[in-house]
Amino acid sequence: MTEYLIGETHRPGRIEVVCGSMFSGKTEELIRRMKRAKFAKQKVEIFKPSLDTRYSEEDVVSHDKNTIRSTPIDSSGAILLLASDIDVVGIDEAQFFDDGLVEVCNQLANNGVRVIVAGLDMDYKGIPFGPIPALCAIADEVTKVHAICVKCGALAYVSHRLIHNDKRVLLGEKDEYEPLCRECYQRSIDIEMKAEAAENLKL
Ligand SMILES: Nc1ncnc2c1ncn2[C@@H]1O[C@H](COP(=O)(O)OP(=O)(O)O)[C@@H](O)[C@H]1O
Ligand SMILES: Cc1cn([C@H]2C[C@H](O)[C@@H](COP(=O)(O)O)O2)c(=O)[nH]c1=O
Ligand SMILES: [Zn+2]
Repeated sequence: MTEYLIGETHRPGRIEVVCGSMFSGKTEELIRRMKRAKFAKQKVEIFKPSLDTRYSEEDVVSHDKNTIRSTPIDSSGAILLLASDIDVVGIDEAQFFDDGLVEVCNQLANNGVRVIVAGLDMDYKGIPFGPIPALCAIADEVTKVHAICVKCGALAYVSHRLIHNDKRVLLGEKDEYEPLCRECYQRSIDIEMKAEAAENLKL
């Protein structure tokens, strides 16, 4: 991994993306990298979308309850205003931000800031989520992390939604989502579609 080669200090600006399904360890990896930067006496600031109130209004909190202080913001433009004089900018739940986040990260990196972005690569339908695909394209380093498929123990690739709701943005945890591998996801979707078809025939 690059961090072992170049150390924590005197880096040029760069964009690192940590992406994957829910429960894959994105937030823990973001917290780990931010804490290491703090040990290296870097000035750090973490941002999250203010709509993400799942565990805490203010903090970034992982599923295992590791936490780090953050600044909730409504739009990506606020990052440029709030991150002047910062060495390392962390952004969690980046899939919920507007597409302007891509240019914001580019500008920060061009100005010498290390930007670490964590977010869902895909929504519950398996469709690339918000600004994450574009961020992967312009990133200096992309780390894809994986949860364990709760049905078969293989590496999960997507977050399967367990409740009937078509909204793209729906905050949730284990009651609402489960990480599944490709095979188990296809099987689950198949079963759901057949059940829906049978339900429609009854009506
Ligand atoms: N099916 C699973 N596969 C892997 N980790 C899981 C699973 N279910 C719960 N976890 C827990 O979730 C933690 C990762 O949490 P977190 O970093 O918040 O993930 P993410 O931000 O990607 O949703 C793991 O360290 C593990 O303890
Ligand atoms: C798949 C999917 C997820 N969400 C929500 C559910 C959670 O509140 C967050 C993801 O959090 P995590 O740190 O990655 O576990 O996103 C959503 O709104 N829409 C979806 O399709
Ligand atoms: Zn599986």
